[in-house]
Amino acid sequence: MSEERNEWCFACGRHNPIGLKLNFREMEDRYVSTFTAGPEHQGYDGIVHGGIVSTLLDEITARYIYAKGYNAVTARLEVRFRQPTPVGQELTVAGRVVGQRGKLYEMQADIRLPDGTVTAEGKATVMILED
Ligand SMILES: CCCCCCCC(=O)SCCNC(=O)CCNC(=O)[C@H](O)C(C)(C)COP(=O)(O)OP(=O)(O)OC[C@H]1O[C@@H](n2cnc3c(N)ncnc32)[C@H](O)[C@@H]1OP(=O)(O)O
Repeated sequence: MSEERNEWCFACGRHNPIGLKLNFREMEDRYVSTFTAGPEHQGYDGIVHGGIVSTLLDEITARYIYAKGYNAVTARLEVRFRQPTPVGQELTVAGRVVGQRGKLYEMQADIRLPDGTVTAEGKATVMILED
């Protein structure tokens, strides 16, 4: 997975003109990003499409392991859509490792509104690929 080609990642790539262009920071044991969705990301009026919500949760978990220096892919992702995620508000997306067995990392993630309300939660299994 070349670094240059990864710059086309829909969620984080710098070269992808229609991508989300997420930035990340590590805060203690959590990997964090912020994102404000626009109308181009919605499904129902004013509500972020569930696929974009899932993308945010997918990215924050798998990319955390990638950022640690591994080639990692999402092997499983379960999303709990707790309430509609609104367009036009800054969303904080955070992921953390909750377990590890060999090449498999168990991860949890959530999306929060500025007031701390959780709109969606994810449970992911991320697998490290051999070089
Ligand atoms: C900078 C860019 C950052 C981008 C981040 C993007 C994140 C993503 O979205 S990645 C894209 C989405 N994900 C994918 O495309 C992955 C597609 N799937 C695959 O490639 C494979 O199924 C893969 C690699 C996950 C597993 O391959 P597989 O051949 O099953 O693995 P394998 O080595 O045989 O299995 C190892 C063990 O893990 C277990 N395992 C495999 N998948 C899972 C799973 N989902 N949950 C639990 N255990 C699993 C297997 O059962 C096996 O255990 P055992 O030895 O007991 O049988």
